[in-house]
Amino acid sequence: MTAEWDLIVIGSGSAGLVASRTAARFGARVLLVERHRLGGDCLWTGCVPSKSLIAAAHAAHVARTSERFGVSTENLTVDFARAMGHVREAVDTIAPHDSAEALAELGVEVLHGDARFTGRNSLEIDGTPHTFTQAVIATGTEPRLPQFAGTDTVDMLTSDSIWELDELPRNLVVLGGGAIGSELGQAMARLGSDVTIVNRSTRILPSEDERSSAILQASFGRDGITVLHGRSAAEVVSHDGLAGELVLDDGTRLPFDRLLAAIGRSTRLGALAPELAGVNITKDGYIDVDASLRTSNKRIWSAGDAAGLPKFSHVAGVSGSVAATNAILGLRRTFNEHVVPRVTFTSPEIAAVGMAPQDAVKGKHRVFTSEHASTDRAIAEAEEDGFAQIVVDSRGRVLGGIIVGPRAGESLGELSVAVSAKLSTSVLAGATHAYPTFTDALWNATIADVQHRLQHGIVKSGIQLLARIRRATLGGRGR
Ligand SMILES: Cc1cc2nc3c(=O)[nH]c(=O)nc-3n(C[C@H](O)[C@H](O)[C@H](O)COP(=O)(O)OP(=O)(O)OC[C@H]3O[C@@H](n4cnc5c(N)ncnc54)[C@H](O)[C@@H]3O)c2cc1C
Ligand SMILES: NC(=O)c1ccc[n+]([C@@H]2O[C@H](COP(=O)([O-])OP(=O)(O)OC[C@H]3O[C@@H](n4cnc5c(N)ncnc54)[C@H](O)[C@@H]3O)[C@@H](O)[C@H]2O)c1
Repeated sequence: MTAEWDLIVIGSGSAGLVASRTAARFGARVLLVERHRLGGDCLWTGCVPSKSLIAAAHAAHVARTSERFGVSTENLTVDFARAMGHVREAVDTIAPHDSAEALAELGVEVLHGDARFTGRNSLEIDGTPHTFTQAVIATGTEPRLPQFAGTDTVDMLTSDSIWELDELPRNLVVLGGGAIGSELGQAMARLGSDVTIVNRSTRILPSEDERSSAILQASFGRDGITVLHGRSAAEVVSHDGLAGELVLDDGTRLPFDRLLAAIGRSTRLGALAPELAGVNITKDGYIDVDASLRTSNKRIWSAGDAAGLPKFSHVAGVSGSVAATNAILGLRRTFNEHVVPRVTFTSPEIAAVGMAPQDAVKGKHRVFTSEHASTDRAIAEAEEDGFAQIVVDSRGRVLGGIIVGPRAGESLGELSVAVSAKLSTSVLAGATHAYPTFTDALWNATIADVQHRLQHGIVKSGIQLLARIRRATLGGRGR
C-alpha cells in the first residue's frame, strides 16, 4: 500500500522548517506537523526575542555610558513595557515567513496537532492516523527545571515565559551562567534589574575558553551583576508564587522579585512515543542518530536539538536540510559537527569556531592572538576589551579560532569560511580588508602567521636566496 506522505516532518522549528522546504523543493509530498506555533523556539522564545531584548538593553547601555564621548543623557529612563513591545514586534515581523500560507506556496502542507508514532511507518496527529514513507523528527528541546525544596511554591521564569513580562523585575535571580543565563541576565541588568546569577560551574560560559569567560565576567561586574560561582540552590521560599527568597547550599539567602531558570534543556519526546516506531533514544535522552542523521528505523531521520546536535538555530537548519536530502534523494550526506560556529550575544560577544586554541598541540599547531587594544577601530569606539585568536596547522591552514569583542559574531563569518574551506592564512592575509574594522584583529592574526612562516624554515631560506640573487643581478648591471 502506498503511504499517504513521502515525508512527514514533526516539529516546525528551524530544523523542521528547513527539512520541509528542502523536501518540497525536491518534489516530495510533505506534511509538517506542529503542536504549538509555526517557527519553534528560535522565532518565539529563543534567538529572535532574545536578540531583540539585547538590542534594547544595548541602547540603554550606550546611553548610560555615553558621558565618555562628551554626550550627556541626564535622567535616563527605560520603559520596559516598550522594550518588550519592540521584542514582540520583531517576532511578529518575522513570523509570516514561517506561516502555513508561506509553506503552502512552497508545496508543504501543515497540520496543527500532536504527533504520536503508532508503528514503523505510521503515526497519529491528535488521534487521526497517517502513513509515511519517511519521517524527520525535529521536536526540539524545552527548558529544564531545577528540583529542590519549594520549587512547587514559585512560578519560575524560563526562556519560554520571560517574554510575557511587562514589568521589569527589580530583583532578578538567574539560575545558570550558560548562554541563556548570560545573555538574558546581562540584558535585564542593562534594562535596570538588580541581577544575581547563581552558577553551578566555576565560571561563566563554562564551555568557552577561560579568557573569554574572564572578559565577560569583568563586563558583568561593570553592569553591576553579581555572579556566585560553584553554588547550587537548596531551597526556595515564596508566599505569593512570584517573589521570594532563594537559599543556596552554603546558606546564602537571596531575595528576588522573580527567579529565572536557565540550567540547560531536555527533549520533548514523551508524547511522541518514538519506541513504537523502533527509534532508539541515547542515554542522555536524545534521538539516537548516525552521522547521516538516520535513526535506528532506516525510514526515520532526526535533526536539530532533538538529535542531540549543538543547540543552535543554524545547526538545526543545516541538519534539517541534510536529513531531508538524505531521506528524499537516498543520499548519505553527513553533518559536520566540528565546524559549527557559535556566538553568545553578550557584551562583548563571544564567538568561536573549529579547533579551540586550548586544544592546540605544541609543534603541530600554532596559535596567534591579536588584541583589540591595538585594533584602531576598537580604540576609536573605546571598546578595547577583546581579541582575535586563531589556530593554524603546520601548513598555515586555519583550523579554528575565537573572536571576543563588539560585533564578534559578524567577524566570525570570515573565520568560519576559512575553517570550513581549510583556507591558509596566506589567503586571508592576502585579501585587502577595509580599514578600520573590528575584523582587523582577525586579519592581523593571519598576517602574524604569514610573517612567522616568512621568518622560519624553508620559506625563510628561499626568500634570502631570492634577495641574494636579486642583489647580485642588480649589482652585475653596475648599479
Ligand atoms: C533564549 C534562547 C536564545 C537562543 N539564541 C540563539 C541564537 O542567538 N542563535 C542560535 O543559533 N540559537 C539560539 N538558540 C537555540 C535555538 O533556538 C535552538 O537551537 C533551535 O530553535 C532548535 O531548533 P529545533 O528545530 O531543533 O527545535 P525547536 O525550535 O524547539 O522546534 C521544535 C518544534 O517541535 C514541536 N513539537 C514537539 N513535539 C511535537 C509533537 N509531538 N508533535 C508536533 N509538534 C511537536 C514544538 O512545539 C516546536 O515548535 C536560543 C535558544 C534559546 C532558548
Ligand atoms: N547565542 C546563542 O547561540 C544561544 C543563546 C542562548 C541559548 N543557546 C543554546 O541553548 C542552550 C541552552 O542554554 P542554557 O543556558 O540553558 O544551558 P547551558 O548548558 O548553556 O548552561 C547551563 C548553565 O547552568 C549551570 N547549571 C546547571 N544546573 C544548575 C543548577 N541547578 N543551578 C545553577 N546552575 C546550574 C551550568 O553550570 C551552566 O553554566 C545552549 O547550550 C545553547 O546551545 C544558544
